[in-house]
Amino acid sequence: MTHELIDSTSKASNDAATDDRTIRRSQLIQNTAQGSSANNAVFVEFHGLSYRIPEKSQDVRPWWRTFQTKKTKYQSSDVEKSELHYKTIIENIHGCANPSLMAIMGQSGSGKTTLLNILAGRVTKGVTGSITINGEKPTKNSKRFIAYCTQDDTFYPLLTVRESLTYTALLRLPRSMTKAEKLQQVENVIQLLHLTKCADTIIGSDHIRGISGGERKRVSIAAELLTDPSVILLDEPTSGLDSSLAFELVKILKEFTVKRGKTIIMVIHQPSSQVFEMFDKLLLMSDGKMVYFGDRADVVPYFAGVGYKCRENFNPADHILELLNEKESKERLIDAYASRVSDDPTGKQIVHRHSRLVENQDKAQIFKPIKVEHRWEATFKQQVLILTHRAFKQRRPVMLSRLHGIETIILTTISCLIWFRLSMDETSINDRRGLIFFSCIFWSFTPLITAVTSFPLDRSLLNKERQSRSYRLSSYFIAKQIAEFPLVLVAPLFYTLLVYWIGNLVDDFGRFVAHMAITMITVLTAQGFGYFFGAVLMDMQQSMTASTVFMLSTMLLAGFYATNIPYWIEWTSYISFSRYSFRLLMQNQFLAGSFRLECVSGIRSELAQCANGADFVSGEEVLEHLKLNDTKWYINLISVFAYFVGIRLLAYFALRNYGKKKTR
Ligand SMILES: Nc1ncnc2c1ncn2[C@@H]1O[C@H](COP(=O)(O)OP(=O)(O)OP(=O)(O)O)[C@@H](O)[C@H]1O
Repeated sequence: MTHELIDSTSKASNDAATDDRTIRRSQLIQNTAQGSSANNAVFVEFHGLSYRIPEKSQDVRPWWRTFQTKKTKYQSSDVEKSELHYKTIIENIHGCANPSLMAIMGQSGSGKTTLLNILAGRVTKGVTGSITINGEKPTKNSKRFIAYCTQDDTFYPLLTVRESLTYTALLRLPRSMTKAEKLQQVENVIQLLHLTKCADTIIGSDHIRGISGGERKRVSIAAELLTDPSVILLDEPTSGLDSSLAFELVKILKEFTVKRGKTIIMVIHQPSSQVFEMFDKLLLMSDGKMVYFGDRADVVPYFAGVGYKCRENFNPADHILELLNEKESKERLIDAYASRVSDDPTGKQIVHRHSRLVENQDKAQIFKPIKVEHRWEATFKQQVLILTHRAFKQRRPVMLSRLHGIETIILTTISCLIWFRLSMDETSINDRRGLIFFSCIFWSFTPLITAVTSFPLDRSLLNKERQSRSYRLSSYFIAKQIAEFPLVLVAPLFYTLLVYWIGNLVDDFGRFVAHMAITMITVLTAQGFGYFFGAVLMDMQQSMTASTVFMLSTMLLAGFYATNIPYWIEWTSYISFSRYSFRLLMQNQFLAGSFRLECVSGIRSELAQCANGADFVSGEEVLEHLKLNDTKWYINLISVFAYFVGIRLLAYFALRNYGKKKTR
């Protein structure tokens, strides 16, 4: 009796809690501000979609034979054709999604993600067939109201959940909304997706501990829901979530379709029967082919018609997947669907039948083309400010890490000790040259290596945000420069400030400022080269290797290690930016008005003035002797500036070119 009482009391309180949650969820969904540029219902139709990729030739040959192959290819186009093989990833896929919840299911490797990538416009090359959005071909602007949550979404790992969502909101929510409204929208989605607990935790990555995998998944969905898109594509949104969270998430999505008229297409693996019941439409695939498209409610009778009746009280989703994982049943189901649409192989008619079967909808409204008011929601200035703030937050802990600080302190200490108060006589020439060369090269290496990782690390995020037209590439590029400028200069400023005075370089404040300025421009030029290699190769390992080879060659050609470079290779030294910086720094020291070094008696001097018995040697003679006065100082200065500006422009165009290739 007591047990029954306790049971019924706890059931009542559970029910009350569930009701509260449901009401709260509904309120939050209603409160989610209108952020989309497209507020009318969106219909996505696709038919006859196929995707094939060229396969590598079976002919395995050493790499040098590829040159031979190219030659023969040009000789005969038949040979070329016969060598190309194609692999079909998906074939004649069709379906349509209206403001409702559509699920795409199939066994692993059946082509679900590929289909979603094509619908999101991420894959275009090798795709045939038709996709329309409200009856029109998708344009670049369509991406603004289509959100896509991929399986492995990327974020800046050092930002917290709230920070990350706030930047997205500020960049992507409409201009008409105030900042306070945008921040409120962030809080709404945080609550809606149960992220309150981890809102102030960093997102993390494979190497940095952050939020859990399930929370990460929800953050990626939150980032998309935040902008109130009209179409939401999700690749396995429930993976990594426990069954109750998965149910809750699909319920939220379903409510978005009902209350906010969103069109949701999601790939899902093994949904529970409760989740399965929430789908409106279902697209089943196997080995890249159609198995079923239609209403979810009709799938069980359809399978029974083919001879695969679902057992009573058995989850239909499990029943379907069991059949798709078995060779015989899978082939039978593919054949059955092919014969069902034998007079309509691309699925055009079936798609039209389904998409126009919408009740209570004004058809003129339905197929209304979608217009966007502004090309970008944030203005250029806002984009630069937001992105600078974000890049600074993300890069500061990396570029000003404790390890980096220790490295700078150790190197500054060693440099101060070995070049402590250099004498003002001819014996200090090599040490002075060494100090200047080391400063020039060391402060080129570090920023180069730091900058080289900058774009490759941002690659996935940049692709994703550019695909959703969050900002201009130029805003991103400028913001990156502004954010990283001060970060990269902190350590060399500290080093130069101490080593210059402790090393007893020319005691003149103007010369000191010039020395500092040239070193800083060299640092920034090296950083520019890092950006350039990163943008051209967009691969961490390749760009690291390329920049190391480049920097070592630059160092060899700068005029420190070799002064008698063979004439036929000498021209290469003009490519080395360190050549100009090194010469300019040396000229700044040795051509200072009153600069001279005492000749030391009793040593065999190589300097003519000292060898001829003079008391002092002029800085100019030292430079002539070291062969570092072969270019006028102002030519060196112009070259240093030209490199500084030129390499950044090249880096920008390389990034642009990469962006174009990605969207092609
Ligand atoms: N660019 C590509 N190059 C080679 N093979 C590819 C390419 N894209 C897709 N594939 C192959 O096509 C098939 C379908 O891949 P896809 O990722 O779409 O499957 P999926 O159904 O989403 O699988 P999963 O459920 O495991 O994520 C796989 O066998 C995959 O290896």
